[in-house]
Amino acid sequence: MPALSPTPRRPKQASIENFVEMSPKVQPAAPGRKEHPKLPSRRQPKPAQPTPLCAEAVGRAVIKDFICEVSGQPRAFRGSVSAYTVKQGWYSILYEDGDSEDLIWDALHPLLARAAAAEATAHAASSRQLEAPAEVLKQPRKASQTAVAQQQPKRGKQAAEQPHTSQAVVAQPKRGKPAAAKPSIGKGSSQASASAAARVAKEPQRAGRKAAAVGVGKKAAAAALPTGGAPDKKQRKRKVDDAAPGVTCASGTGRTKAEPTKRQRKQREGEGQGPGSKGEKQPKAKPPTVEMLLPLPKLDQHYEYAPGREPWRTLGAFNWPINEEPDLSAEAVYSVRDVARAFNRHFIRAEVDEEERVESIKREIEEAKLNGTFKEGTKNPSKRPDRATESIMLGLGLAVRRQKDVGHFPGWDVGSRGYCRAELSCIGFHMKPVAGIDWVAKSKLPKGVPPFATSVMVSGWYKDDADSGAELWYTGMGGNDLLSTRLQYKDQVMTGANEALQGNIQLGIPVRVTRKQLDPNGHFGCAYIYDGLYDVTAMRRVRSESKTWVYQFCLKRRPGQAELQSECVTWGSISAKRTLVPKTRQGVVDLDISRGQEEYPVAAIDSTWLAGADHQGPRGDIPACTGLEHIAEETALVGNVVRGINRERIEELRAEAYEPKVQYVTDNEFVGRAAEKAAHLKPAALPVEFRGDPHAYLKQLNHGVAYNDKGQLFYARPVIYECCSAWTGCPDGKDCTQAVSQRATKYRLELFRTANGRGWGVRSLDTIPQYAFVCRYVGEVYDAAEHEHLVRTVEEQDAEYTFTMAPRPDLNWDGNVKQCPEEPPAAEFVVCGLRKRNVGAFLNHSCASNCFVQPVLDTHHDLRSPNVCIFASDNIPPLTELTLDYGEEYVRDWKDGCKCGAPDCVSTRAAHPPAVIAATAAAGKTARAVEASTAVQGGVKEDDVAAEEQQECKWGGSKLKQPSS
Ligand SMILES: C[S@@+](CC[C@H](N)C(=O)[O-])C[C@H]1O[C@@H](n2cnc3c(N)ncnc32)[C@H](O)[C@@H]1O
Repeated sequence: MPALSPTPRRPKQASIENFVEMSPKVQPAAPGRKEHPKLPSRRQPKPAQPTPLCAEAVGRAVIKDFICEVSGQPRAFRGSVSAYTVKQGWYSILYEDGDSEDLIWDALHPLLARAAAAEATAHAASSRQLEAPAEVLKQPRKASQTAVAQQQPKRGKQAAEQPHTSQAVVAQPKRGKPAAAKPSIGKGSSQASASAAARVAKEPQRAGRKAAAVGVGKKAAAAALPTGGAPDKKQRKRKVDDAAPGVTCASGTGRTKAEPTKRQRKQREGEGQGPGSKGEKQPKAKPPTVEMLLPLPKLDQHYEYAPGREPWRTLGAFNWPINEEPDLSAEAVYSVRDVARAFNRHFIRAEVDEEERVESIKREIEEAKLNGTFKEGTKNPSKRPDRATESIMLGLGLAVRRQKDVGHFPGWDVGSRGYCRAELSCIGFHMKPVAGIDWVAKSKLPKGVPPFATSVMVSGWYKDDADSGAELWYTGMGGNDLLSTRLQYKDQVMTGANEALQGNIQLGIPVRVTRKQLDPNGHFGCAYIYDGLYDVTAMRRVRSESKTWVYQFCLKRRPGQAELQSECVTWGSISAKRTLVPKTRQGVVDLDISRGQEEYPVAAIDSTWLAGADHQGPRGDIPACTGLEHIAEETALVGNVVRGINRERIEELRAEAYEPKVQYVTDNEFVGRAAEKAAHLKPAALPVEFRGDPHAYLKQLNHGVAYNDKGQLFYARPVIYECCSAWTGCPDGKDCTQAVSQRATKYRLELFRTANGRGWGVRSLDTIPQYAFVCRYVGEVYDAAEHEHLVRTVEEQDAEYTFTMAPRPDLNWDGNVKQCPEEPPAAEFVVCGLRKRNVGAFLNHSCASNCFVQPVLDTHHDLRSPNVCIFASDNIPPLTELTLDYGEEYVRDWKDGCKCGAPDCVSTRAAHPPAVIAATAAAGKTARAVEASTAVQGGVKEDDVAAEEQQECKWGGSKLKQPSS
C-alpha cells in the first residue's frame, strides 16, 4: 500500500537548553599536507641542527617555488611560519593559498632569507627615492623601527592601551578647501631597511650574510645590532623615543601641526632639521602605545558645488545615494532577494562543478606521479564555489553592480544576513569579496572630497579589534597575516581603506557594520549579519599585539535602530556587551506537539500574552494536537531556561478541559474511497537494464540528478522520483542522498503564536539553506471528489487544511516556468490536515513566501498522488516564519484579507506591480525568471514582465488559473 507506516522516532533530549547555544565551533578544513621528498619522516626526532630562531620564527614570511598545476611552470608562493613544534624542531608553514607544510630549520632558512631579501629589495627600491638606507639606520627614528626594536627578545610587555596620552598628528585643512589629511605615519623606506636589519639582529650568526643579502650595509646591521645581538637598554629607549611619528605637540594641548610632506621631510633632513637628522633633539616622552589621532577636522565647509550644505547632504547633491533610513520597499526587498536566490541556486551547482574540477586535477597529479612526469612542488588545487558563482553571476549580468550605496542598503534591514561574502558582493552590499572594508575611492568623487568607507565586516579575525557590541575599535587594513597567525606583521599605512575611514570621520558619514557569526548551516559555516549604521567617531594608532603599528577607528552604533533580535545568536568572535533583545521564546505551552514522533521535538510557544495581544487566531485555541497533561512535569524540567511560561493561560485551558481533537501524525493515512484506490496505484519498479545502477534510472526519470550531497534540490521540478530501497534495493536505505524527503527534518521547527491573528505559525531555530527539505505536509488522504462532498455537507469540515496531491503543472523538467501551462487533469487525491496533521499544516500563507511545495514520489510511481513536500526557497535565518504561497486567488477570498505583512501583500496592493509578479513566484521561479527580474540595477525588463505574467501560475491546491494582468 502506498501509505507509509508511521515510524516513531526517538525524541532528542532537553530541547530548550539546546536552543541558546546553537552554534558549534566551526573547524576549519584541515589543509592538506605537502609531500616533501627531501624531508625525513615526521617520526624521526628533529632538529639535527639546533636553530637560534625557534619560536621566534613564527609569524615570519617565507617564499617558495611550486610548480603551478595549470601552466606547469614554477611559481613563487608566499606564506608564513604558523607554528613551531619544540619537541621535533618542525616549523609549520601556511601558504597564501591555504596549503601548508612542515619544514625543518635547514629547509626553512633559505625560504625565510628569500622572503626577507624580497621585502628588503622592495623597500630598498622605494628608499632610493628618499634617502640612503645606511644613513637612516644610523639614526633610526620611525615608528616601525621602534616596532621592530620592540620585538627584540626579553622586552617587557607593552601596555595594551593608553588612550588620550597621544600625540595629535593631523593635517589641518585650510579653510575653504577640503583637507588632504594624510598623516604619513606609515613605514618609510628607512624604516623598512631598518626592520630588515633588526630582523637580521635576531640571527646573530647570520647577521652579516643576511645584511648583505638584503642590501643593508654592515654599519646598518651594526646599528640594529650593536653588541652581541640585542640592543642595550639605552639604545632601545632611544629608538622608542624616536618612534613618535610625524610632528608632535604636547599631549593634551590640542595643538596640532601638519605632517610634513615627503619632499619637506627630505628637505628638512638635508638641512639637519628632520627628526632623523643628526642634529635632531630627541624627545624624552614616554613611548606611546596608543596615539589618539584626534580631533580630526570635520569637513563642514562648503564645497563649491553646494555651498552652505552639510557634507552629508553635499554628497547627495552629486546624486550619490545616501540612505539615512532603511528602504524596505517591495522593489528593494525583492530585487535583493532575487539576486540572493539566483546566487544560491548557482552556488549549489558550482559546488558540484568545483568538486569535479578539483578531483580531475588531483587525478592528473596522481597519474603524473605514477608515470614519473610529476613536477616537484605541484600544489593541490582548492575549491572555490563562491568565487565560481560570483563569476557566473557577473557573466550573466545578475550581480548588482551599481554605484555604491552610502548609509543603509536598500532592501537590507538590520538583521539581514548573507551566507558568504561573494553573495554580499553580488547583491552590491559589500562589493569587496575579500577586504573587510568597502569604500568609495577618491577617483570616484568630486575633487576635494576625501574617500570614505561604506561598509565594514567585523569578522573577529583582527586580534587587535576591541569590541563591546555597540562600540568597537575597528582595526584598519593592511599588514595582517590573515592566512596563519592573524597577527600584524608590519605597520599599517594611511592609504586606501584606512584613509577612507578617516574620510568618514571628516565627512560625518556612517558605515554599515556587518558581523560574522558562526552558523553551521551557512555555506562556509558562518553568516554575515547586518548590524546597522555606525558613526566613525575617532581614530588612533596603537601597537598591535605583535608590536607593529595599526590604525584603529572608533565605530559607534547609531541610536534608534532596530536591535538584532535573536536568542539564537551567540556572538562568535566578540564578547558583545550590548543586550540582544530576546526574540520571544517565552510562553511555552507545549514542549513537543509531536509526542516524540519527530526527530526533534516541536514546541509550541505563545508569547502574545506578554504583549497583551489577542489570543484569538482563526481557531482561538491552543494548537491542535496539544495535550496539556504533561506540561506540569515538563515545565519543571526546563526550569529557568524557559522564562515566563504562561501559567495563567495553561490554567485557563486546563479549566476549559480542552480535549485535543487533532492527532499528530508523521505520514499520510489513506481513508475512505482513497484507501480503496490506493490499492491500484502504479507500483514503482526498476527496469532490468538499470539493475545494479538504480540511481541512473532516477537520473533518467528526473531529467538529471535531483539532490546534491547535502540534500538540497538543484531546482524544483514537476515531480521528483526519490530512491526507495523497497524497489531500488539501494543499500543506503533512507540515508541515500536521493531519499531526502523520507528522512526526518534536520531543522528544529517550532510553532509560535502569531501576534496579528493568523493563529499559529512555524519557524525554525536553525538556518535553513535554500532548496533544503523542511518537512512534508501530511494528514488524511481523501479521494478529491469525496472530500469536496464532505466540505459541502459536513458542518465542521472545511478546506482550510487541504492540499491537492499532483505534479506541478507550472514547471518544465529543466526547472523553468512553462510558457503556456496546460490545464492539469482534475486532481484525484487531497491531503486533509483537519483531524490528523504534522507541523507542515501550520505553515501560513505569505505573498512573499520563503518555502514552496515540491511533489515527490518514492514508494510508488503514480502521478496522481505524489507526497506534498515543503522546501526552502531562500536561505532562511533562524526564528523567521516559514511561509507558503497558497495562491493569490485563494487568499483573495479571505474575509479578513491576507495579513502576511509582505511589502507588497495582495491585500494592500491595488494592482499587480510587475516587480512583484516577477518576485512572488516562489521557488518554482526559474533561472530565466530570476534572471529576468534581477537584470542589472535590480530592475525588471518590461517585456520580461509581460512574459512573467503569462507564465505566472500558482501551485496552491487545484486552483490553477492564469493571473489577470
Ligand atoms: C493551513 S492553516 C495555517 C495554520 C493556522 N494559522 C493555524 O493556526 O492552525 C491556514 C489558515 O491560517 C490562517 N492564515 C494563514 N495565513 C494567513 C495570512 N497570511 N493572513 C491571514 N490568515 C492567515 C487562515 O485562517 C488560514 O485559513
